[in-house]
Amino acid sequence: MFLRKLSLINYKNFDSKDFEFDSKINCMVGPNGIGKTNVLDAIYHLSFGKSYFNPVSTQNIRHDEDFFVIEGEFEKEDRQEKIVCSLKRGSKKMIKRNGKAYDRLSDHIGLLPLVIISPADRDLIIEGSDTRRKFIDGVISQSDKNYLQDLLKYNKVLAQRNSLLKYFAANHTFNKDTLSVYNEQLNDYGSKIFEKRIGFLERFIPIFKEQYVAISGGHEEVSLRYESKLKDQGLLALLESNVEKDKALQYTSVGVHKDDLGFEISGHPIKKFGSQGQQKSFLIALKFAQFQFIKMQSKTTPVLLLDDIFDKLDEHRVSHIVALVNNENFGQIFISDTHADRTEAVVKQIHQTYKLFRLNG
Ligand SMILES: Nc1ncnc2c1ncn2[C@@H]1O[C@H](COP(=O)(O)OP(=O)(O)OP(=O)(O)O)[C@@H](O)[C@H]1O
Repeated sequence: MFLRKLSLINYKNFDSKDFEFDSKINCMVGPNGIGKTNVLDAIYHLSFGKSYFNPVSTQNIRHDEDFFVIEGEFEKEDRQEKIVCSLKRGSKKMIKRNGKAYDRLSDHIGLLPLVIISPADRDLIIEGSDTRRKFIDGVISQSDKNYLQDLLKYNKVLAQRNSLLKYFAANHTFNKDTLSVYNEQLNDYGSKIFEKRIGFLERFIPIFKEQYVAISGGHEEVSLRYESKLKDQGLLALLESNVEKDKALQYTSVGVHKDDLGFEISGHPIKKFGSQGQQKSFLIALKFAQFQFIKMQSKTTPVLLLDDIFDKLDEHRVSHIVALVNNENFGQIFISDTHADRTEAVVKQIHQTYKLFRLNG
């Protein structure tokens, strides 16, 4: 699968811009703030119906304009897929596939698999557990629609249970039976989510470790661990044994919404003990593993977006990444970098066709 054409109107800093891409490698080069990442984000939009960088969708409309339109023409298994993603201030975002609008944006997820690697991924290491849950949920959801539905239902029941706990506290009352109804529903959805996360990580972790060895040259020991209280006890029992705590806190303190991933290097948290280059290698390995996993599951080679990935990596690691991209049967790749020469030197080592786009205001 590859993106042949992209056309932007009023998207972030672009008023009107058209691209015709190479089916293999495309490099966006130019000075800071010129819009290289914005092009990659527009491509991300076509896959996921949202920005990777700015969750406030209206902020992706060019300043002082009223709407944006992103149009992409993909080639997928000898078929053309024309995707149009548009947003007008005051209206709902719309995604059309070959002229037909989706009823639900979530129906579009998975059609055009894509993996992005960007400096913003650092949030996975430094931010709270919700960013890491979003990561695993995102990978599983791209190939399992039921998982996404269970997750949406779980979150809805969770919000209802939390409102009930607040209601109890505000009215100095308590009703065990009403709470039990929510406990059972949370248990139904939560147990399925837990089992799927376990199954996913059993397959994902070895792929991740393999990728890290390939990038780092094999000198460091890293680990990725699924942390969940459900490993010790079923969710229903957990919810019941934490009722008093939940009443006091006025929210649900146990469940799959508290799961986390532990990232370690040589047995210590990478957040505290990893160098910047090691942290970056860890994140790239995570994303390459995501790429391999999605490719295996969806039988389609995802588009790969590499946003500014060469900074902070020594030349060995850069050449290991190049070797990986050469060997692992990657598909279409987009690279953004401030240094045209560095990018071109790297890209020339990958024996594929490429196009270089110099953005310059
Ligand atoms: N809604 C918007 N309207 C107009 N301009 C915007 C909007 N959102 C972002 N921008 C502009 O986009 C530019 C940033 O673009 P981008 O992040 O793609 O830069 P870049 O070329 O990747 O830079 P760097 O090399 O620093 O990473 C900034 O100048 C910013 O002001």
